[in-house]
Amino acid sequence: MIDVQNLTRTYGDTTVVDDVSFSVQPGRTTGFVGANGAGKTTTMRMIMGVLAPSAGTVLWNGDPITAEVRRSFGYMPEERGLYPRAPIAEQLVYFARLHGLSRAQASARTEELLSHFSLVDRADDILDALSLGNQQRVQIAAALVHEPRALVLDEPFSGLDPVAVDSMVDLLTREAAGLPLLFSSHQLDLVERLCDDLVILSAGRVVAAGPVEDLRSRGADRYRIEMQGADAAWLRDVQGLQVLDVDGPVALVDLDGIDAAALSRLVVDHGPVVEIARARPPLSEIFREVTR
Ligand SMILES: Nc1ncnc2c1ncn2[C@@H]1O[C@H](COP(=O)(O)OP(=O)(O)OP(=O)(O)O)[C@@H](O)[C@H]1O
Repeated sequence: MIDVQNLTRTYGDTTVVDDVSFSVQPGRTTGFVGANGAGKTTTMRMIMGVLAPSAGTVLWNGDPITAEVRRSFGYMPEERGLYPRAPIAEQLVYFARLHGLSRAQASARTEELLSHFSLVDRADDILDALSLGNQQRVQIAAALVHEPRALVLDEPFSGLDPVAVDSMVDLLTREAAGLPLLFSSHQLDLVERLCDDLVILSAGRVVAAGPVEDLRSRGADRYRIEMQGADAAWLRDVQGLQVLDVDGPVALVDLDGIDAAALSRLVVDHGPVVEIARARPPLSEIFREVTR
């Protein structure tokens, strides 16, 4: 488990990461989100030891993290880390060898990863000759090639088309099973799909953190009601309900006094019903609320 404890980074008088604490647990995917400049990259660099914190520490399984542990991590830095003019397979083998794999293991692993991304026939091409999406795939392959103990990925999905995203998600789900995985992203739909836990950063501070399910279920008790054929506008006259929206037979309401059982009875008594269902806010809404 990676424990980030009270990490702070200042540049001159400006604090860009301010007392940030969270943990990344094994077998759980943790999404790291925040507006541009919130401090995600700076935090990840401090986790990886490429930037010294002004204060705070990082622990690995309860002990202060060492350079050796960090070397065993798979890291995809924001500035990426591969050589633009070198053939991709050669680079992957080289990185695997740097991490102690034998030549045979390094070649087998490289082939496996290139094959996952359908890049086997590009193995001898230089990185720069590939499309941006394919370059991104090779960057991820480089972070995975040595079978890391944990993954820290700075925007691994940026610039990928939906098919490439799916293939990356597949690979990460398989390769990161059982590992702590932290990744930053601006694509909240993707974060929602992939993450177990979430850390939301705003102006250098953690403004919300925890299991995605918990974050989505906190706040208002919201329901979606669909009447059969009939207009749902009558709900506006019900005491103890806040009606957020009515669109013909469909209404979105927050409970504001009455409980869910009472609402169900009222709705069923009023006429034929298609659905009464809990409506949890999407991540994008939570994000907007906590970063406001
Ligand atoms: N070397 C530096 N000197 C001064 N300020 C810096 C330096 N590096 C980063 N910053 C500032 O720190 C803040 C946080 O930047 P950081 O790159 O960590 O944010 P981010 O959340 O990763 O943003 P993005 O989503 O745009 O990548 C920004 O305001 C940035 O300008």
